[in-house]
Amino acid sequence: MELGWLLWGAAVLLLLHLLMELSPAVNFVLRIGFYYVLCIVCSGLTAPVCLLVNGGRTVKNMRIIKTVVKSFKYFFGLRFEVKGLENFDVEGPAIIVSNHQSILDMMGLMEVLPDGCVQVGKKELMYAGTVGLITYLGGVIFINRKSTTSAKMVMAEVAKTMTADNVKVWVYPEGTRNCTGDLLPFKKGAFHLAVQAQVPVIPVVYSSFTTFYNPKKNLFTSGKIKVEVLPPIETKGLTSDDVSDLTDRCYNIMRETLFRLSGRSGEGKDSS
Ligand SMILES: CCCCC/C=C\C/C=C\CCCCCCCC(=O)SCCNC(=O)CCNC(=O)[C@H](O)C(C)(C)COP(=O)(O)OP(=O)(O)OC[C@H]1O[C@@H](n2cnc3c(N)ncnc32)[C@H](O)[C@@H]1OP(=O)(O)O
Ligand SMILES: CCCCCCCC/C=C\CCCCCCCC(=O)OC[C@@H](O)COP(=O)(O)O
Repeated sequence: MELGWLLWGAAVLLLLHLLMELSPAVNFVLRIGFYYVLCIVCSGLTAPVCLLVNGGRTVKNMRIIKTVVKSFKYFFGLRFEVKGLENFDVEGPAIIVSNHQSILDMMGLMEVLPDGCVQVGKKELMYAGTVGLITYLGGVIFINRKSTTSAKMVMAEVAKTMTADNVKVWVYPEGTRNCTGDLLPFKKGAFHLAVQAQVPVIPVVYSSFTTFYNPKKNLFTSGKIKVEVLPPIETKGLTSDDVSDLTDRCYNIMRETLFRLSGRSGEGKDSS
């Protein structure tokens, strides 16, 4: 009887393997499906640990979440080559801005996430079952992208509390996922936040995923991601009048870095 089950299991695995070899679409769906399952199951298992260790919603839970998510890369054959981590060593709070390509970014995020850092996320994430629960417990700041007024109010509140709570805030200034190998124009929320709190902006750039991940082409293979944490950009003395310049400055530095890390050197200059 047990041998029978084993043979069935082996046959199913063999069939899946053959399907994956034969069809890129099956390969893609199975790999991305597995990522979803991993996120949902691990969130469900990690949430009680967070509650037991830290008692509720707190940024301290991010350490636990980070430990779990950092192991995901081994399942997908992803490697991260990280440079500039010392640039996170600023005294006190800061705004971290990075490019956002895919839901796979959660692996890259956790690879470099400094202690005491919360992310700004769309409020819809809160309703994503166990993933919503874990993001809530980790202290993610939820914003309503459909209401500028409400999003601005949340950000203004964060500007007031981040210094008192000594937290760093991670924002994806493109405001949505973008896997084209380029950057979308930046929204200004992160930069208003930095100026209001008078804290530095630290850009983080991930190389393009397009060589190993492209949902439109059903591509999801193993791959290497280069990550660079860039030197902090000071905002002391800046006012709301300087936000546009600050946004453009960060955009240009990050775009140039994105192209360099992705092997598109020479591009990205004079793009404002
Ligand atoms: C254990 C297993 C775990 C498994 C799971 C794995 C991990 C999960 C755990 C944790 C990780 C969670 C990580 C979550 C990441 C989620 C990522 C996202 O959801 S990205 C999407 C959401 N984020 C954003 O949108 C941020 C970027 N957007 C902005 O900053 C926007 O500006 C905005 C604040 C949202 C407002 O956007 P809107 O489109 O409505 O308006 P505009 O940007 O066009 O601005 C209009 C106008 O207002 C001015 N403005 C903007 N902000 C402010 C402000 N704060 N104060 C004052 N004024 C502001 C802006 O300048 C514009 O004016 P003007 O044109 O005159 O310049
Ligand atoms: C009871 C309800 C059950 C719902 C189940 C939902 C399942 C979702 C489960 C797993 C997905 C893992 C995602 C990890 C977190 C990803 C964060 C992220 O990358 O969000 C995207 C957001 O930045 C931008 O969104 P858009 O590009 O604008 O769109």
